[in-house]
Amino acid sequence: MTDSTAQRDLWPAPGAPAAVDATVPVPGSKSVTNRALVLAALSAEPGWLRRPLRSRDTVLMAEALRTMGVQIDETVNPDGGEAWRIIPAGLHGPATVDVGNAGTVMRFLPPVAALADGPVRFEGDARAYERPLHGVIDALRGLGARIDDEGRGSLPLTVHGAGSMAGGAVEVDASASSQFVSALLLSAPRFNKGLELRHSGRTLPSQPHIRMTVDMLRKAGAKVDAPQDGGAANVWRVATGALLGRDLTVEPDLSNAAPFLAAALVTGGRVTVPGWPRRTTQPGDALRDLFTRMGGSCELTDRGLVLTGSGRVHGLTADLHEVGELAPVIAAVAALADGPSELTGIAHLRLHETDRLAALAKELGGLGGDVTETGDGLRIRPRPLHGGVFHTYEDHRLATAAAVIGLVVDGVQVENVATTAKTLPDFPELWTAMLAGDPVPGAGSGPVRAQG
Ligand SMILES: O=C(O)C1=C[C@@H](OP(=O)(O)O)[C@@H](O)[C@H](O)C1
Ligand SMILES: C=C(OP(=O)(O)O)C(=O)O
Repeated sequence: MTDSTAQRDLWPAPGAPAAVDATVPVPGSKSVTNRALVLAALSAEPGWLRRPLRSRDTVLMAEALRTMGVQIDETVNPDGGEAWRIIPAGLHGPATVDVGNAGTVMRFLPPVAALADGPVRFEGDARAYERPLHGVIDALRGLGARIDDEGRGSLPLTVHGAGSMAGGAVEVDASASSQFVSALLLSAPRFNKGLELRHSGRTLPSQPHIRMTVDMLRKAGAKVDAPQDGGAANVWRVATGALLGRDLTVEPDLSNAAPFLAAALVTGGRVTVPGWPRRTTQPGDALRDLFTRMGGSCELTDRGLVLTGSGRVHGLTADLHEVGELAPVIAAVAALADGPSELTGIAHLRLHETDRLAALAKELGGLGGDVTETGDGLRIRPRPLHGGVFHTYEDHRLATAAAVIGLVVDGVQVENVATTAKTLPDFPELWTAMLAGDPVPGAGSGPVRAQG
């Protein structure tokens, strides 16, 4: 958590005038969009990406691939929504990539850059220089890449692409981030000897995201052996081979559905999220179980997922190791519950956009909450909350968590709500429309441009 006391851009979080009753089309998944862009860029033929998420993280990914020579044309689906045509080409350096503070960009692209025919420089936000990258750097070196990081083990750095990568067997400790594993797997079909990757750390967070990587690789034609199919624990094997161009429609971002579903829960209302997939690797699907345990009821219908609040919100004892992304909104709901909560398995959240455990304890505490950090999570004892400024530390999920509190606590002011643009552009508009009960259009449109 960096100091963020500036009182800039205070957004008065709107209170819910009544129980929320709305249908909220949630924009596309960040994790699916950015994997699909990487796989399409590495493919042997052009592909389509329909209803991609257009947000800071995905625009940065698209821009980065363009700077390395990939063509990404933006068109519109006949039925509305965007369709991006990705036309792969030889990957070129010199190039400079701005990763912003996107974990997916800073981790998924160094292996891609190792395949380019010249140096690729990686820069980003100040926080990006603090987030762990050593697993990717060390593993790439072990696989034959030359990387100049001036001994930091983090950004900024230059990958001196040699036009190809040897590949082979390598070990990585991915206990700090599952994205180390995903990053190496995504580019592995293009390595001359493929990849045998062994995770050597004690824990491995966010495993649904690794399953998403494996699933998407296979759908692009890659041959992958993975622990999820009963293979050896912590070992993934990817064969070398050409990737196919796909025509992929992106699912709604189920993690970003969390604040909207939480609105139904804490106001005793009802929210429908259209297009909720019946089968998915997204960790956000766990919300159905978690929010049911917290007092809601969920129904997966042809119209989407319907969450109905009961008017009561219960505390939750849960290990969120697999679904850490959901923790900020769950912590906010827990602060409004009728009993205590204990959230465990999320020590790695200290390395996310900000130190999320410290930030949640401090900011919920600042509104009168009783939230303490434990070794690997948060202990939350609900008590009456009051208004105040909720600092967000340039963390989109802190901002959406604060909005949930603001529904039922007067006078909550969210600092820099614009930070939600990292993965959820137009969040304030979607939120206001939900409160008005208006169905609102999905993701915005316009040209792909990196935002500041
Ligand atoms: O691969 C991905 O798309 C992600 C993996 C997770 O990262 P960590 O394993 O670092 O938690 C998650 O928190 C992040 O938002 C997205
Ligand atoms: C941890 C997150 O993002 P990133 O992809 O930057 O790691 C997140 O979105 O919660």
